[in-house]
Amino acid sequence: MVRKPIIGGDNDDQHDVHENQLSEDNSGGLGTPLFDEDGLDDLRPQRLADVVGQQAVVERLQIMLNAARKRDEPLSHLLLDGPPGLGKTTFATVLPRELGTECQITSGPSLSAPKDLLPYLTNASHGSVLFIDEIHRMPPSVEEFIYPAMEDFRVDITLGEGLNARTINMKLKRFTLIGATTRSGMLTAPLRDRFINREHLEFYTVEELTEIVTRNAKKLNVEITHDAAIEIARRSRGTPRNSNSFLRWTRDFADSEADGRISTEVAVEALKKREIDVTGLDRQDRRYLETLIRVFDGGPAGVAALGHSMNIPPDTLEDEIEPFLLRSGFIKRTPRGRMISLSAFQHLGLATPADDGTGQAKPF
Ligand SMILES: Nc1ncnc2c1ncn2[C@@H]1O[C@H](COP(=O)(O)OP(=O)(O)OP(=O)(O)O)[C@@H](O)[C@H]1O
Ligand SMILES: [Mg+2]
Repeated sequence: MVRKPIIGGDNDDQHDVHENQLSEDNSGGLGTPLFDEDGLDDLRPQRLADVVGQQAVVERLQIMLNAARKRDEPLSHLLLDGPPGLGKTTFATVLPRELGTECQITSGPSLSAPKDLLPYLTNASHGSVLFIDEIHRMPPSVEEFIYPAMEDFRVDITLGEGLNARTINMKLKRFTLIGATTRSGMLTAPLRDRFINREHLEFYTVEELTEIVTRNAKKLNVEITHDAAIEIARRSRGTPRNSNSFLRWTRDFADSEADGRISTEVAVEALKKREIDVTGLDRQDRRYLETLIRVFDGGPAGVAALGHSMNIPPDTLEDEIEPFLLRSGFIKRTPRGRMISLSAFQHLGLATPADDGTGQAKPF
């Protein structure tokens, strides 16, 4: 498998690449995947101009970049939040590339104590980017350690113990912290407030995903019709990562089962084989809806109880499954828990409770 550093590459020799980014194990040694789940990173946009959609965010980032360049100053700290696969890592890595600065990458769960963060802070050069993925998972001790680093570009280090303990104050270079989170609600207010810029990434439209599929089919050197690109986009649940993964699968399917070209028919068949339905729900999503209907009589049900029934951590349900179901109107969030909506019954081909008078969902 070809492994590339997330920054750097053929046309990037003018940029420094910090050694933390060069990895053999796809984690920078720090537990953060630098590549997409399929191990290839060659579909990730390299420049802001290559990014499709998120127009308002792109425009604001462009303004920040222009201003930073004009004043020859580092970017202000930036927080990116939004559901998985919408481009947080993409934006976080495009920005240093645009500025031609170094980028170090780590993630909240791998920073268990201030000493884990310290090398990143002391290594950070003027204007460089420190990207902390899953920043909501930093423990409180690390969070407190990072406050003065973000605000005053200094850290307080305690040396020795007990009576001999003394605190030294260390100055840092002016760096830019980019934090990414799927759960901005879990960030403490003091941490959130220290990010001057905050951007929320939204799900993509079918048109935007069609554009991503079309561009990436070119990169993968596979022929695809416009209608086939739309079919893939429609099933991508508003998420470019899904589009990329479906495109790769459809290409495999086309090579194995057809003549290598992706027609509408090939795309539809390929995704059917992968058990993705017309609205993009996969097996897991349908299981969620069915559990809510059959085990909890349509709700309200708490996410912990749902997770328990499905044997999936509640965090995963909240981050990866529920956002799209909520957005599609298949479920509702109420103060008492999750509720199924009528459209979910219709989608799954189940009789609605009102239909048979028993109040229970029943297959047709
Ligand atoms: N705006 C975009 N235009 C084109 N492709 C995109 C865009 N956003 C994301 N992608 C594609 O989707 C893939 C997933 O995006 P990315 O890794 O940036 O998501 P993420 O928000 O960091 O997800 P996670 O929360 O799981 O870390 C990227 O490799 C890239 O190929
Ligand atoms: Mg990411």
